[in-house]
Amino acid sequence: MNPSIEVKDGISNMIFDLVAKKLIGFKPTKSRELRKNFQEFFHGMVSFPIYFPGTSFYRCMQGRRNVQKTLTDLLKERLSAPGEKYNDLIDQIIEELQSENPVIDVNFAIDVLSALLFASFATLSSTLAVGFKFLTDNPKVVKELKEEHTTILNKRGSLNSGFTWEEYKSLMFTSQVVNEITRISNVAPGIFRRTLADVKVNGYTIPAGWLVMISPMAVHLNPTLFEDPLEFNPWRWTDKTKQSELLRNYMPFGGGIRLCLGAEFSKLFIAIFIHVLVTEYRWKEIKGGDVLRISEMVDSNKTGGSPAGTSKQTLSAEEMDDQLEQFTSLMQQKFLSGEDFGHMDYSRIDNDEMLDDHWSKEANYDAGEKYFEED
Ligand code: HEM
Repeated sequence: MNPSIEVKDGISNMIFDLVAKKLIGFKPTKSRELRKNFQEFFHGMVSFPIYFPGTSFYRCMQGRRNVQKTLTDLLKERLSAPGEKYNDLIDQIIEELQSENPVIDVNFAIDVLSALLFASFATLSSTLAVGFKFLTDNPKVVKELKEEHTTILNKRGSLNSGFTWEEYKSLMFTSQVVNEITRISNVAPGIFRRTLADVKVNGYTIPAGWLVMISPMAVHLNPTLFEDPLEFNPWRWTDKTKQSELLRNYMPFGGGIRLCLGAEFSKLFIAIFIHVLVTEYRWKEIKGGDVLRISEMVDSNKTGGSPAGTSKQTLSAEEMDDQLEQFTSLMQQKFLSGEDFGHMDYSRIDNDEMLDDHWSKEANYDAGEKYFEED
């Protein structure tokens, strides 16, 4: 029987093991527990903020706390034996912390380490898993990728020489596939900005000081910007003039001054993943798996908003309060009636007796205050 693999899990292990080794020198056996905590953190990130044992938000906060603790203990341990080198980012951090005029402190170092571990693991593992699914469903794309990568293999002097920068830059079709995978996978649910001045968009005014969430998914799946947006079509990027138009609306890594720090690294990583996949492996789907989408985002009528000038342009403070109240009450109803099942596994909570013990200890404590005090 041929070996089989659960793709999402396999890719997540691969990415986390790699980044944990490079950033904090952890071996795979050690990094799995840390990964579990990151996953709890990740799952609860977009959840209703009720700090109550069993809720996604509670588990998210516990996950975050465990990650902080592991990293704090690790940094203390490594600071006490600075001579030992692991060839990881902590080596550099310790060098900086122990320099004459360090530009960072321990708290900053812990924040950076947890942010980098999270930012690289959560994004790359989902992107590659979705990419794998689209490649499997599109044999024509795999065929063209194989041709491109076999060409570079044939040009190599020695079969043992590694993937070079020149080879990477010559991979035209692969770069189109990377663009298409990142366009269609939309792993970042939102990019956040604050308006510094009143901004007019489509006839609406966003007042200065507001927090704005930009949804890359709404842009990438908008049929007026990307024809037939749900179709995985790397050839849409072939024509150079068309490509520069598409790139104006391509924002998987955000944009501007806060553009993703790992954007170029991620594109390279996906290209190397594809290189190894198509030159060294053949695979076939056994169980399959569906790509889940938030339907409202895909509906062009909803993403486009009202045309300029056809509706009231700025909400008054009372109207805003009113809308916020309606939203909060709706979310509370959903939470209380268990309709937030997308984020919560109630059967797991019901069966977990440890949560009862834990909850009785916490019962007389203001949970929010406790969390923020410890922070
Ligand atoms: C497919 C992979 C990835 C995607 C889709 C992605 C997406 C994003 C997005 C949308 C942002 C917000 C940008 C903005 O506000 O304009 C961001 C920020 C960031 N990403 Fe990534 N990312 C990926 C991989 C990585 C990797 C591998 C790293 C680490 C090496 C990383 C590190 C960061 C950091 C540090 C920021 C904050 C930048 C800042 O605020 O100045 N990302 N990423």
